[in-house]
Amino acid sequence: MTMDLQTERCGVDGAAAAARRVIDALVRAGDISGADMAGIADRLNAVADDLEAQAPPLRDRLVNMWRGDGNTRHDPAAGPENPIAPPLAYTGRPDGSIESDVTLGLPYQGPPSSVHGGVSALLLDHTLGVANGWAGTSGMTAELTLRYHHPTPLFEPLTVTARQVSVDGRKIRTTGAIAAAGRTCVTAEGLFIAKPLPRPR
Ligand SMILES: CCCCCCCCCC(=O)SCCNC(=O)CCNC(=O)[C@H](O)C(C)(C)COP(=O)(O)OP(=O)(O)OC[C@H]1O[C@@H](n2cnc3c(N)ncnc32)[C@H](O)[C@@H]1OP(=O)(O)O
Repeated sequence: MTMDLQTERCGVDGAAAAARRVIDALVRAGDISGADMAGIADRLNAVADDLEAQAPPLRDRLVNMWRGDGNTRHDPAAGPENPIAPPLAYTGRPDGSIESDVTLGLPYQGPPSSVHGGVSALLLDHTLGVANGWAGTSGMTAELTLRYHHPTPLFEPLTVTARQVSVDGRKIRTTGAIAAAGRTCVTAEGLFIAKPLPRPR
């Protein structure tokens, strides 16, 4: 079953997707392209000026970001509204786990042609959190233990998975992994404590 975070190719989702393209293209071009970077900076600053002039009060946007009780759309891992997010789109599997297929490009690079370890940690922390929501008991990350088994490749399809393993009082234990072509690159074990911060209303 597909989870309720599908990207809309309109509104802020469409603009965020365009910003993602810009980020990727900038990192790709660097200073060895023929692009007029000063002119590009002027055009991008003009876009930012327009957005900043029309932004709602911060509190209104925070309430809007946290509307409802389900998954968020603004977070930096799966949020289609957030250009920093790849973004991940999740599917629930019959065994109770969730998974997402994603291919990461140059903005997420750590070692050569490989995903930055901190990016893997971000994607796994969030995916474990979503797995908790999927299972029905959520919490705050108290501990996240990662093991990096093999470099995680850029430019190739990755599968990010997670499942809740146990709930013992307020302690929630959840595991996850990132795999490429069937090979496990990163595994994660998380301890979450059921004490979510209240959503702005
Ligand atoms: C559906 C939406 C999906 C969204 C997914 C989003 C996923 C994103 C997840 C995150 O990134 S959350 C942000 C990163 N995490 C934090 O900022 C958490 C910061 N820490 C805290 O807020 C508190 O320390 C915490 C809520 C984790 C615990 O505070 P409490 O005051 O509730 O804990 P308390 O001291 O009462 O301890 C409760 C139990 O948990 C244990 N515990 C608490 N913190 C621990 C810790 N860090 N490591 C191990 N055990 C810990 C503690 O020992 C105790 O065990 P016992 O009951 O057996 O005595």
